[in-house]
Amino acid sequence: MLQNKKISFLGGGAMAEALIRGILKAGLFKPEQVTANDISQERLHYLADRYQIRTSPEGAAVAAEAEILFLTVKPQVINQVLKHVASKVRKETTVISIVAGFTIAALEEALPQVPVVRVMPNTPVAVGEGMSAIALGTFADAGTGEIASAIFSSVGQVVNLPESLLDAVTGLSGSGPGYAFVMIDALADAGVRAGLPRAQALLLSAQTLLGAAKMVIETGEHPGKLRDMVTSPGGTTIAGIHVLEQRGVRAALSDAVIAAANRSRELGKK
Ligand SMILES: NC(=O)C1=CN([C@@H]2O[C@H](COP(=O)(O)OP(=O)(O)OC[C@H]3O[C@@H](n4cnc5c(N)ncnc54)[C@H](O)[C@@H]3O)[C@@H](O)[C@H]2O)C=CC1
Ligand SMILES: O=C(O)[C@@H]1CCC=N1
Repeated sequence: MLQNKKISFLGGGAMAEALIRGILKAGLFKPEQVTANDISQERLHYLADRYQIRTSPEGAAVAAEAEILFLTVKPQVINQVLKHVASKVRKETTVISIVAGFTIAALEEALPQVPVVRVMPNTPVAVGEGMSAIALGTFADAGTGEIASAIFSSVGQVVNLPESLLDAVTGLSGSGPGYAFVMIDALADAGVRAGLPRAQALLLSAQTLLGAAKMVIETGEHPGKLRDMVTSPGGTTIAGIHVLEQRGVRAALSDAVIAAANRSRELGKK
C-alpha cells in the first residue's frame, strides 16, 4: 500500500522530525521516499544530514510531487502555506494535517475534493510509542484511512475518533508528553533532594513512569486497583499519595488538559 509512495512534509520542525525518525526506524519508508520542506535552510541541512532524506525549500514543488503530503507547520502559518501550495496538490494525494485546532472544514475549503485526514499525534512517535487520534475528511475513502492508520500504527497506538473530540485529544495526549516530562523532571529533582545522584534519579523517575504506564496498558486493570497494590496499609506510598491529594495534583492535571483543549479550540478559530 505504501510501497514506493512519495511522502512529503511541509514544515520540518520538531513534530515532522519525530515522525520522520519514527517511520524510518519502523522501516515503513526508505529515506529516498521522504522529502521535507521548510523555510529554514539550516533545518533542511540538518534533516538531510541526520536522516539522509530529500529536502527542498520549494513548498509548491514538494506539494505537487507528493503522494502523501503532511502538513506540519504551526497553526499560525497554515493558511499562508495552503494558499501557496493548494493549486499544486493533486486530487489523488492523501493530505494528512497534524496542525492543532485546524479543522477538516478549513482543510477542505483550501483543498476542494482532496482526501484529507486530520490527526493529532504526539512526540513519542519518534521512539515508536506515539499516541495518535485520526479523523477522516469527506473525500477520504477506506484506502485513505488505511494509509493514515498504517503510518501512525507503525510509530505507536492509534484511535479513530470523530473530529469533534480532537481538541480534547490535543489537551490529553497531544500535549501530554509535556506534562509527563515536567513530572519526570520534578521526580528526578526530588530524588536528588532525597540524596540520590542525578543520573540515577532521572533513570529511576523515567523508568517508574514507563513501568506504571505499561502495567495499565498490559494488564487492562483500573489504575486505582494497581495503585492499591503498591499501597501498604500505614506504609510509605499512602504517605506520599496523601501529599499529592492535599496539593490537588489530580485537579491540577485535570485543569491542564482542559486549558490545552481550550487553547486548541481557540487556535482553530484563527
Ligand atoms: N510538537 C508537538 O508535540 C505536536 C505538534 N503538533 C502540531 O504540529 C505542527 C508543528 O509543530 P512543531 O513541529 O512542534 O513546530 P516547529 O516550530 O518545531 O516546526 C514548524 C516548522 O515549520 C517551519 N515553517 C514555518 N513557516 C513555514 C512555511 N511557510 N513553509 C514551510 N515551513 C515553514 C518552521 O521553520 C519550523 O521548522 C503544529 O501545527 C502543531 O500544532 C501536533 C501534535 C504534537
Ligand atoms: O503545543 C502545541 O501547540 C502542540 C500541539 C500539541 C502538542 N504540541
